[in-house]
Amino acid sequence: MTTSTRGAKAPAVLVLEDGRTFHGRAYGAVGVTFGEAVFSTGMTGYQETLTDPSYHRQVVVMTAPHVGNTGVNDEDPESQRIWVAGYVVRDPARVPSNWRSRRSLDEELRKQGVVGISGIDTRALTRHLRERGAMRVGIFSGNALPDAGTMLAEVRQAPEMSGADLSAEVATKETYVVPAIGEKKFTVAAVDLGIKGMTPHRMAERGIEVHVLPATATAEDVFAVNPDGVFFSNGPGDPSTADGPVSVMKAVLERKTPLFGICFGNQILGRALGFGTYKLKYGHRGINQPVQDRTTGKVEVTAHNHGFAVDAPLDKVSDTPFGRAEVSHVCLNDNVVEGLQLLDQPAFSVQYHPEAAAGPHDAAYLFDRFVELMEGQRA
Ligand SMILES: NC(=O)CC[C@H](N)C(=O)O
Repeated sequence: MTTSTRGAKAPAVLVLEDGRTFHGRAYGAVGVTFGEAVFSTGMTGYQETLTDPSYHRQVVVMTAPHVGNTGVNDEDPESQRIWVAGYVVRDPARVPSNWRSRRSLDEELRKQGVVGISGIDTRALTRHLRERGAMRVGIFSGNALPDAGTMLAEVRQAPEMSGADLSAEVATKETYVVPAIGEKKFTVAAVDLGIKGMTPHRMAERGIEVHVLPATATAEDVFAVNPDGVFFSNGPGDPSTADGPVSVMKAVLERKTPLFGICFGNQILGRALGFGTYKLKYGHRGINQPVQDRTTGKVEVTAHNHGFAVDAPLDKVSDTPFGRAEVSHVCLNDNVVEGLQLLDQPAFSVQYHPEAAAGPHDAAYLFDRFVELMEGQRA
């Protein structure tokens, strides 16, 4: 029997900070939530999106019109909980169907208290965000909603993403170890700024024992692991606030320990090298973004989730306090810096997600590059 509950759902309203409003139905928990409205162009992988800690304080709009079709399983989450502040879908699946599915997405959102909205024109909303830029948003659902002026005033009081320092809110409080799969070849200290579960797994698959350290780890904590390599993870918030991790990274660069960074880690490497970071108009989110590896000329289709970017020159080698550096990867949609590499020591980073959870595996070679750097250091 199909259990269509759509008709029974409470009314819901999505209010953008510029006053544009969309009316729909509650999806997931009924209540009120605020965050930065961003859109994701991923056609699949909603569980990985919802549980990616980098989405902390963001309300995610799915451009894919049908969401929830494969339900929710216990294998795909990237962390212990859903991190998005709110969820916006056009047409939720009425009947999830997949051999791994344990419950519906609507149920999971309700269980975790995540307020969402469905039945709105997500295409119009996405176009609006693309034209006007990412902005604050509120979702209000229930049978007794505040008046329009009150809702808008509340949205405008919500905190902005610029200037937000969020890593410590999502990262582990205690160090933990992800063992190497098979023979252990290397030890890596991974600074957790909001790490996704697949990242240490991709390293473990390559014989790396990963010590995941809290976001507040000092350089001494990192070196205490006696690492062959150091990794800086993805994470939420504005990289211009990450002074702590930037100084730890400088200490790692000083020692010339092989270094790899993903996403927030790329922005931190950028800052450690003396480049600035800036907020993109509406960011890159999804699993279908074209990136060129300028070191090989190859184009890869990649997974992204970033709202900020590094401001580094594309067409010249830069002199930095740690030697020469260059932009190794660039996004072919908009020429945004997608990777950095040092030419005089073993350090590199990418702005996108080679761990590919969800996403295509085109960029898996970057974990092999990290291994090669660590091998090179030993030789
Ligand atoms: N996934 C990430 O690490 C995102 C980094 C940063 N919070 C940004 O939005 O650009």
